[in-house]
Amino acid sequence: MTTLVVDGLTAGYAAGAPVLRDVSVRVEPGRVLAVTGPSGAGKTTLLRAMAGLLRPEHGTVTVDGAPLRDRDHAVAARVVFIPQGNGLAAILTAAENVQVALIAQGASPTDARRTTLDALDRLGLAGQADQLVEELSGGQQQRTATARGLALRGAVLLADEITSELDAQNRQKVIDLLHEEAARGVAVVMATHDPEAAASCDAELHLVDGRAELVRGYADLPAGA
Ligand SMILES: Nc1ncnc2c1ncn2[C@@H]1O[C@H](COP(=O)(O)OP(=O)(O)OP(=O)(O)O)[C@@H](O)[C@H]1O
Repeated sequence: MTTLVVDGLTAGYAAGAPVLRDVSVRVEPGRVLAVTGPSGAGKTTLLRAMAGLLRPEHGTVTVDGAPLRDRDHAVAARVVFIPQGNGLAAILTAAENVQVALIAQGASPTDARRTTLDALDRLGLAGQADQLVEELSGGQQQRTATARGLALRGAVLLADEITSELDAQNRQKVIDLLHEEAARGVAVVMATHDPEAAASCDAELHLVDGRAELVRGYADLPAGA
C-alpha cells in the first residue's frame, strides 16, 4: 500500500507566478480524495505535480516518504495518471491504446491483450475494442482513457475530470470503479467539477486560486468506514 503526501507545495509553470501556493494534503491508500474548485483553481496542476510532471518550487511531493524526482520515478512508484482530455492516440484503436501502455510496462502481448479486453469490458466498451479512437464519441474516448488507467493497476491513481463527458449511468459506473480501486488498496485522487462525484469521495480538498481548503478530511469518516 502506498501513501502520497503533498507538503507545503508551491508550484507552477516556467513563465509566471506559481499556480499552487503552500498546498498540503495526504492521499491515503484505500481512500478516494476529491480535488474540487473553480476552473483555473489549479486542480490539474496539483495532479500533474502528484504525477511527477511538475517540479515543486517549494515543498515536496513524496511517495512512501521518498520525494518524487520526475515522471519516471512516479511511474516506477506505480503512480498512474489519467489526464484531462484523455491523452489517447487517435489513430490507434481503443484496445491498442491500452495494450501499448501495458506492453511499455512490461506485460507480454498475450497478457496485455487479455487485460485490455477485461478493462474495456469493465467500462462497457467491449464492442469498441477494435474501433479507432478518432471514431469514438467523446464519452467513449474518456472511458477508454479510464480503462487504460485501470488496466495499469497502479498503487496511486490520479484521475483528472474523467466523468465530464459521460451520461449519468456511465458517470456512476466510473465513480464506482474508482471506489473499487480504493477497496483493493489504491490511493485514488479524482479532480472533478461534479458536486455529486465529490460528495461520494472519502475526503475533499477544495482549491481556490491555488490555495487549498480541506472541506472534509479522512478523519471525518465514521469509525470503521
Ligand atoms: N502548461 C501551462 N503553462 C502555463 N500556465 C498554465 C499551464 N497549464 C495551466 N496553466 C495555468 O495554471 C492555472 C491553473 O490551471 P489548471 O489547469 O491547473 O486549473 P484547473 O483547476 O484544473 O481548471 P479546469 O477546471 O478548467 O480544468 C491557470 O491559470 C492556467 O492558465
